[in-house]
Amino acid sequence: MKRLVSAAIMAAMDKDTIEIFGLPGRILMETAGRESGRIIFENFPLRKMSVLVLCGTGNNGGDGWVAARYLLGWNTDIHVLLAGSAEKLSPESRINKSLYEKAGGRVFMAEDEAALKNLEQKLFKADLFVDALFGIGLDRPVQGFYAKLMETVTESGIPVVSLDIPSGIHADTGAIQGMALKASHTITFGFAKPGLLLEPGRSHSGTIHVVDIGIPGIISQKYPCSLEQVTEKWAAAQLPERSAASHKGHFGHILLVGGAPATRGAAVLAATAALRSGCGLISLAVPESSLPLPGMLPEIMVQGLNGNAKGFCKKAAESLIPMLEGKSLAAAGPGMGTGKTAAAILRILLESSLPLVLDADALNLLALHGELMDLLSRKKEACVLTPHPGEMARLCGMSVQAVQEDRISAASNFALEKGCHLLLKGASTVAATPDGICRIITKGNPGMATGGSGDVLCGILAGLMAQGKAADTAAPLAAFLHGMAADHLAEKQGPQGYLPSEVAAVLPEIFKIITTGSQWKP
Ligand SMILES: NC(=O)C1=CN([C@@H]2O[C@H](COP(=O)(O)OP(=O)(O)OC[C@H]3O[C@@H](n4cnc5c(N)ncnc54)[C@H](O)[C@@H]3O)[C@@H](O)[C@H]2O)[C@H](O)CC1
Ligand SMILES: [K+]
Repeated sequence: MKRLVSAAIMAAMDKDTIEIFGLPGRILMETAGRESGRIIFENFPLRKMSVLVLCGTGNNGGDGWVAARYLLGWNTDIHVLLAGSAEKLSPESRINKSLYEKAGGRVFMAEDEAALKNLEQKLFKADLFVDALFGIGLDRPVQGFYAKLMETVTESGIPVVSLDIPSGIHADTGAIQGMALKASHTITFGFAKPGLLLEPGRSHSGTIHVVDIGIPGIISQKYPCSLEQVTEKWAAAQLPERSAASHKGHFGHILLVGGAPATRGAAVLAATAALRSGCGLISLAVPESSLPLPGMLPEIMVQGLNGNAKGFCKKAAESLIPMLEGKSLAAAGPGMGTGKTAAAILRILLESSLPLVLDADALNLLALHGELMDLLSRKKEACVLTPHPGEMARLCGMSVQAVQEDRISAASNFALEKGCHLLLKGASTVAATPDGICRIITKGNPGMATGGSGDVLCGILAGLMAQGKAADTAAPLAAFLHGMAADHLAEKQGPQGYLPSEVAAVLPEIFKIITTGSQWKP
């Protein structure tokens, strides 16, 4: 896993490093700026380019002055625009502005739109902008003069490299605060911030370079690590072991409930994905009115319960009870329907001693019935919910927009409050645990936005838990494998049009790539 740090904790680490550990802030800034200059120098043909560094008045700007001084020293054609009043310069910025000028650096000043207008001709001769306007100190939406400046930068189409975070992007949520610059590279200090991995922040950040600026372990470890990015190295180490002497009994038996007639394929997709993930056995419980199931694998055992054209009915719930026997866990929801009997079935599963994976209609039933939500909160065994933003909105009683504006808080608050695990699907899936840990999965692509994709993820997750993976590992691992498989197909076949069933089918190849070292890189 790669540690991620919120703006507040990064600022606290910065402060402790200076005040407790005794490393002066100027040294941190000198390191941040020099490393930024080096990375820019290594990634752009600066001999043929003119560079304009846009410095705000805070310490993000300070990093910009230092980077400019080094680039100047490496014979780059460089200017700096101080955007804002010189009176407002932070102490470290003021020092570094004067060092840059002493080294012969050229400065433009603008603190209002009129001054900006007069400079436009000069400014926009640049071939590259370095964005040192705002970093983790951004605390309100960008407007006025800064908005005009950023709008002009964006309209110029000139490439941007952002220091610490693209200006205008919220460090913790990735939301755009008023407006934001779009960078081809972001050079971030200390630790990556979650806002660089969450949309729209992720697509504004470009290639992310994490720079060690000397925050010592004794300071960073003072703060509990609650935010991480899932890495392929971590995933490889988590894959279920399969010893030579193993047999199917070692890899669990899943009970999967769903598949109402109009959506019976969902249950088949989930069951297929569970088998492709390596579970030992899977028993599918569907309404008898859904039989025969399309595309059924002979490996899937299936039981028809009382059902009608809409889904489960009559004695289906009570006839499910004997099927709980001997199972490792139950997964419910894919095409399950939200009728009265489906609710009764979910109640039985929540009251059972089986760990659960709840997806799709099972989540809608939780949102519809408060007493089922109470059963979820009281359940002792692991429960993993896998909502997309719409289902999350219904579960939390929020708007989809509010969920998407702060995905980590939405997922983490629900998981903490209900004592469950939660995978909030979407670009950069968030895996939240009931003890406050959040992992971000950046694998995956828009080609996954198609019916059936969630059913496959549900199956992969159930398959991993059936093999004994604990929920706090199985959830991020399932999302990682699912996204990696989809990326593999997008790379081999094209960015869209591949099918969720094909994502399940390519899982064995993904296991091979991960365990034998990736020959394939997107
Ligand atoms: N993380 C580290 O270890 C280091 C970080 N450094 C750099 O310092 C910035 C954070 O600097 P700070 O002075 O706190 O704030 P910013 O420079 O990000 O913001 C400047 C200033 O702007 C004001 N402001 C906030 N929002 C707005 C707005 N919408 N419009 C106008 N003005 C706004 C606010 O008062 C801010 O203070 C960090 O990102 C790193 O780049 C250290 O230099 C190196 C170590
Ligand atoms: K910035």
